[in-house]
Formats: sequence, structure tokens, C-alpha cells
Amino acid sequence: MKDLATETCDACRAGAPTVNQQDQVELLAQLPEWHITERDGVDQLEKVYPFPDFSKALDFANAVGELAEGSNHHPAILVEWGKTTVTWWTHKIRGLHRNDFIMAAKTDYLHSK
Ligand SMILES: C[C@H](O)[C@H](O)[C@H]1CNC2=NC(N)=NC(=O)C2=N1
Repeated sequence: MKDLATETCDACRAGAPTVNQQDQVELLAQLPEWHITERDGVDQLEKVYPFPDFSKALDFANAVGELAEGSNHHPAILVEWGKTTVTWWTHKIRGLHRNDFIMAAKTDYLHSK
């Protein structure tokens, strides 16, 4: 199975298909500690990263922001003292695209460095 983190995001267009339930299970199996939650009817992929303080949490958030800019695919990022919550979904399709799982894998890789 190819490492998700090495894939690149497709240019996602309105009307693109969302990831089906079976594929969600397969992709989540490659993404430890990530979970899918629904907000306002939109499935979102989310993970909480713990940090020793606010400053480290903010540094990671900034690194994720740079990753997002480089991929033109952007998460919601919540920075709190001791943790950063990263949430991926695709606005254009109001749901989860393969891109979101790729970006989650890239986020994990960034955290591991
Ligand atoms: C115009 C710009 O390319 C688009 O709005 C991009 C920007 N980043 C994005 N990020 C996410 N998560 N979903 C999108 O649909 C999206 N669209």
C-alpha cells in the first residue's frame, strides 16, 4: 500500500465525489489517532496533537499552515495551551475527499520530523 503522505492532492473541483464509507475505513487505518466527526452536516477528519506548552503548539500550527499553502488545501487549526487540533475537509464538496486523508498523512509526517 502506497504511503498516503507521499501522494499529492488532486485539484479538487465542485462535484467531485466524497470518499465512501468503505474507503474511509481503509484510509483511517493508515492514520493513527485521526477520527471522523460531523459538523453542520459535513464530515471532517480531525486529530489532536499534544504539546508541552502553547509556544510549541503554535509552532506546529504555523508549520501546518505552510504545508497547507504549499498544497492549496487548508485545514481548520485550533491552537490551545498544550495542544493543536487539526481538522481537514474539502469546502468545495462539503465533505471528505481523498485529498483530506493525504493532507492528514502529511500532517502526521510533519509532526514526526
Ligand atoms: C480558490 C482556492 O483554490 C480554493 O478555495 C481552495 C483553497 N483551499 C481549500 N481548502 C479546503 N480544505 N477545501 C477547499 O475546497 C479549498 N479550496
